[in-house]
Amino acid sequence: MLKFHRAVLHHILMTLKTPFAASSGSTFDREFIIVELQDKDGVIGWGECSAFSSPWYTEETTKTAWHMLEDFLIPIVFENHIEHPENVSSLFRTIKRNNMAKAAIEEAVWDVYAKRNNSPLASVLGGKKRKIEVGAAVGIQQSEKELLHTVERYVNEGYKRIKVKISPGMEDKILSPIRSHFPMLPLMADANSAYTLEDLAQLKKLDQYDLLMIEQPLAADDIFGHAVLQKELNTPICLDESITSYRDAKQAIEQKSCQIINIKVSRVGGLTEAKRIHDLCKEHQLPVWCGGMLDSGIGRAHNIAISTLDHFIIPGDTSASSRYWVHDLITPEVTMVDGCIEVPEKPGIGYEVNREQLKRFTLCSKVFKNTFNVNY
Ligand SMILES: O=C(O)CCC(=O)C1=CC=C[C@@H](O)[C@@H]1C(=O)O
Ligand SMILES: [Mg+2]
Repeated sequence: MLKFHRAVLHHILMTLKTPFAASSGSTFDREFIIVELQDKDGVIGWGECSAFSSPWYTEETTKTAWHMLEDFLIPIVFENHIEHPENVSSLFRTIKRNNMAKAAIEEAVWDVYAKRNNSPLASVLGGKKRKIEVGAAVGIQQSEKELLHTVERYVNEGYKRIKVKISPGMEDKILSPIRSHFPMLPLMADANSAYTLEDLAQLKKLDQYDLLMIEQPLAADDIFGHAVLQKELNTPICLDESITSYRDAKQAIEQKSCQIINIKVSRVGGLTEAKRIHDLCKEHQLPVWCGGMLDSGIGRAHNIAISTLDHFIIPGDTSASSRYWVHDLITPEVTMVDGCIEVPEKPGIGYEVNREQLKRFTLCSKVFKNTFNVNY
């Protein structure tokens, strides 16, 4: 039985090495909420809230997530005796959506649980892989030269596949030079919902680039539109923003809206739901991979753990810490060799949180003590 005694929310700000540009805007500085959760015996677990500063990717923001955590989610976790981390999401069922806030605290519960069992998080989730294959995501670049240079750098570093951001009207400018310079490169494009079915002719032209997939071409709530589009394209559609739950994944599979799903722990509300979606996709032989959220080391550690499940068969976006950060929050930092990240063997997330770095990045933090009838 898990009983939590104390929680700390850390509002942190980290500056990306280089800005990351997508069809809907650029990220320079990355705000996070880090959740630190302590049980009655002093075991500490960590989770990361991936919501951005503004609601461009999902409706959540750092501020809304803080409100959810402080006023609803922490009290629920304090109030209840939790038998297993798999039960946390059902405790949250009276709170609509707000998946990134939910995921942050659910991750911390999983970390405590794994540490109490003296096991790596990957193992308690059922993962068997000792290392995971990874790719790199490349934002929209200023020039063709910069684009090719960036792609070449990540290819040379060993990343197993490259994902590029595209936006309407820019497809050929971005994809054509990459294809001519790297004809065999496993390449995919992410549109972050920038297209509509009116752009069908433009989207059909993507087939010439032999992409592994086109990620989230249409609106997040358009599962039906993606089914219409998939019938017209040879390129497999991968859904990202559209999949916020097991039910969304089931619908997308039934409607044939996609051939691949990008599972992001934060977007689906936590590790338990991520695992359920993984299992469903495995049952339907629909490949999955683990997406990234420009994560700090804590989010990265959770992504590594979930990626050890056997049906994560496409290299994910979980790159090395140094891809985005001069200094990460964790020790050791995440490193990549020959396109692979070794899964840590220590209990829980398997990395130590570097308190000094955490303090350096902290804008403010708030401590919550459990005052709900605690008899221990
Ligand atoms: O963390 C990474 O390396 C992946 C970055 C990435 O592609 C994304 C992060 C966050 C929002 C989007 O821009 C995007 C995505 O849609 O997958
Ligand atoms: Mg995406």
